[in-house]
Amino acid sequence: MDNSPVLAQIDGSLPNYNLENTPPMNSTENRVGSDFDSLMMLRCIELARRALGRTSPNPLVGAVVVKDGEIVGEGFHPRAGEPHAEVFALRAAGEAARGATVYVNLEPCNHYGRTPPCSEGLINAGVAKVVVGMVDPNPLVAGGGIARLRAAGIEVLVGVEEAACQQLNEAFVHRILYKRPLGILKYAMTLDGKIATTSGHSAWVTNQAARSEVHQLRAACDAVIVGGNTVRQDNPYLTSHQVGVHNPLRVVMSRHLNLPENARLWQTSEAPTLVLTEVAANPNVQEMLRQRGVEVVEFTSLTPDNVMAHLYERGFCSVLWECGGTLAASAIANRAVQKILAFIAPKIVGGSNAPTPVGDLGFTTMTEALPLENVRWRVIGSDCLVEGYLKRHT
Ligand SMILES: Nc1nc(O)c(N)c(N[C@@H]2O[C@H](COP(=O)(O)O)[C@@H](O)[C@H]2O)n1
Ligand SMILES: [Zn+2]
Repeated sequence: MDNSPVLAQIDGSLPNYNLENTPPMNSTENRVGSDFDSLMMLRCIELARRALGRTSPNPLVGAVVVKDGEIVGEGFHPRAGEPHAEVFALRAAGEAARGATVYVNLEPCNHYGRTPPCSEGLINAGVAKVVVGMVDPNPLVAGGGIARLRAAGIEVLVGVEEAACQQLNEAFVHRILYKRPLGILKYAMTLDGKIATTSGHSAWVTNQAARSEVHQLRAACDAVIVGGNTVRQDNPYLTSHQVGVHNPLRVVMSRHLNLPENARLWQTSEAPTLVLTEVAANPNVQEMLRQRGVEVVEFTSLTPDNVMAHLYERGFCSVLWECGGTLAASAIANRAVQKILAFIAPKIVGGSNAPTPVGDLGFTTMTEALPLENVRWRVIGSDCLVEGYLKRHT
């Protein structure tokens, strides 16, 4: 999915924008930088998105080198352990980087991690100016990269298209700040709030366009979680359904391992599957799963927060909860969910016992309802997507 409002499909060629002398926008929004700066930052985001779903625990980063108003080098960070975006862009620019302006959606790093500091690389390349989308919240960077560049006499502009840059790396930022992956609860319901009929039939609540959006969402996430009930009822694939596109780790939470012998999730050639259970649960099923290439991990206590802690340790930034209402309620109560994506189909299915997206939270008054903030909605085909963030509840 490419949300860039300005730039069309990437074809690998360098676009020829020569608007560098455009003055800064004089708007009431306190926009940072010129139209050209914005255009280049959106290009960085576009490049960064080429590695969608593949960079964790690292962020999505793209970089562009501009000389005399022309792009002379571009790059993006492909995965953790590989060079950073700035390095690829400087390599592509070669000698043209001397005296150039480098655009990057995240502050250049200033530490020796898996790779050497990009601040030093930019200084050694002789660049004149660096335009940064947002400060890196990683305590190993946190303004240090910007300070190092300025100390070397390089002009640094910070905050161009900052909202778009923050949005791109919201999961990375959440991971750094809270030492947990960002939890996203996604569900599809009818206009009367049902995720299936009374018999449990749910194929399909929404139309193809909304389902394709979910496939793209999976491609951007590190893991997708369901409970045993979803495996038994829906027998899902939980893949991105696109050849050559990233698939998340498919995670099943099941305390007692009363799972079917045959399920699409046990076919691991296309995407890996991890089953999380409690110590000593159903050894025969554990054996059956392992023989099929499914990883099984036993927890002393299988709670959503323990699961998120485990996925954090595995280096994950984003986890998609695609579970039924009971597990969704437990994940919300456990603060394992921060973001909600509710697909709403304009149809009525009725049924007083038909399942709903979120089970019992123990609330008895409407004043206890959990409000969402930064709420947005858009129409996707014939359905509607409402998204927002749960306020950090105590
Ligand atoms: N500015 C920038 N560009 C990139 O391409 C990046 N990957 C990062 N990442 C920052 O550096 C940390 C990872 O460092 P190593 O890959 O281990 O060397 C990551 O946590 C970010 O803070 N930054
Ligand atoms: Zn770096």
